[in-house]
Amino acid sequence: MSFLNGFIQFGSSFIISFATLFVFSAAYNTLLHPFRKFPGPRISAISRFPWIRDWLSGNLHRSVQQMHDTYGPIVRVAPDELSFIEAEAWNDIYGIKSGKSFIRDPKWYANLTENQDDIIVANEAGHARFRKIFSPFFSDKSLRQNETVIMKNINLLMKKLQVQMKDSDGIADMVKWYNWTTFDIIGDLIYGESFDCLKNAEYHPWLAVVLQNIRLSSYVALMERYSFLKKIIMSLLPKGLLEKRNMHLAVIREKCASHVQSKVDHGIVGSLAGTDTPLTTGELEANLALMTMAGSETSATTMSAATFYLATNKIAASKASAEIRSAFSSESEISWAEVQKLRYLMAVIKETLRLYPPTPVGLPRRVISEGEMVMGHFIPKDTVVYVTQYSASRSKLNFREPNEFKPERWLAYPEFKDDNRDVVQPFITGPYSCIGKSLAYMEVSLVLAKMLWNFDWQPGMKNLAFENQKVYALWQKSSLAIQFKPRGSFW
Ligand code: HEM
Repeated sequence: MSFLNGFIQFGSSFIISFATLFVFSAAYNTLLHPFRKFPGPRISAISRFPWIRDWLSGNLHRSVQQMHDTYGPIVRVAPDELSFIEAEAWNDIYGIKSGKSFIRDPKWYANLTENQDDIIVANEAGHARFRKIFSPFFSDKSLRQNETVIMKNINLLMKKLQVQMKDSDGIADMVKWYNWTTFDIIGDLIYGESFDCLKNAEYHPWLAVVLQNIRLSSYVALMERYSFLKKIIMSLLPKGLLEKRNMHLAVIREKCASHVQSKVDHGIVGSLAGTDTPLTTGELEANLALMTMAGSETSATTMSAATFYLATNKIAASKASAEIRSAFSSESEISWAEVQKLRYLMAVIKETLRLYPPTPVGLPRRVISEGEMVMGHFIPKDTVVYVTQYSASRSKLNFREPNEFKPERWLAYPEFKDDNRDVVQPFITGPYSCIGKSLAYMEVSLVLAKMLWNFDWQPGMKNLAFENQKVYALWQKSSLAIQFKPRGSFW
């Protein structure tokens, strides 16, 4: 009995302490916090719980968009966190002050490799060192040298799709095919060998793991924030996810080790693995693990989304296909140098990146200096700010018909003259921006050019629900079944 009484007493004191703490912190957040003047839902100003709920349910991009629609261009999405949707905020938050005043929020960015920093989570000096080492591999010169290898994979995609079409009445799940393509390309560029997903027309077991890791990273990010809840969060993890993360690392280790032994001199590994290298083995593994994921998933997302928008927009699809078919007299003329001149195709890609940015939620920056100005507002130390791409793109404050796919807005059409195009920064800006931007443009434009050259797409498919996806930092894409026919066949 005395044990029961003790237990009840302990329980009640715990609840009272917790409730008191909650009331005090809610009062502080509402009345005294430096962010009290910024608009947003009251519950989000008091507590981070709504943010956690939306983050874990994959709906954060939608809920932040609703907040901006309701409260305007600056919103308090959590007690110590502001989201912006104006172009000037990019430079203020991600520009040259990055690294000195703003860092990637360590409470959000999860370390993919245990105890080993990669370019994303490294400190300012570490980041600069990694960036210097890896930048040459993503330069225009290097990409031109690798064009044959990239094209080899894209040509294989075309061939395989032609075969598949015969067997499936022209229907193909393009999410799958594009994932395979970009993964094979990154395999060639990093490890000097393709993963052969296209050849075998199936997921390499590792790719399946990489895709699963996206979901895992959202849980790991929560663990970084609430380390005292680590055990509970771990127990909520979908079964087997952690083992898969370990497998991801094991494959990278095995790939690096086998390259060192065989002294293969192509691919990034060929240049950087071994004894005479500016990186430790751990640093190399961590960065390659990151790039394998960052360099394949995001480009595949862009290809899938562009395909979705073209398949559901008859006029845009026929303009894009007419442009390509009149620019070349044979498929072999299609090259990176030439596709960059296709204005409509480039506008299609930009419009896709606007409506379906591969990193849709805010990439948070924590203030480490005594405070900084963002859009004329003082942002104190240890608070978090970001631009939310999905909300910025879909706001009426920035675009006419924000939810409509209109490549014409990138081509100086007068009806879109007031669009705020500078707010669209899918690769972000500044010293921490995407290292693979040119590679991404190259892959996406060549793939789309060849798809439009080789196939007639069933026009105006209306029943595709591809926009309605969940986001766990990156999009959790469902399948995308598109019907094609070899060029010149009739529907
Ligand atoms: C459409 C495709 C892509 C998009 C939209 C994209 C977007 C981004 C964004 C928004 C960031 C900043 C992340 C942050 O600060 O949290 C980033 C960083 C990065 N991306 Fe990409 N990316 C794409 C393709 C690629 C490709 C093909 C690679 C090749 C490996 C790549 C490698 C990286 C790396 C290594 C970083 C870290 C750069 C640094 O910290 O200096 N990305 N990317």
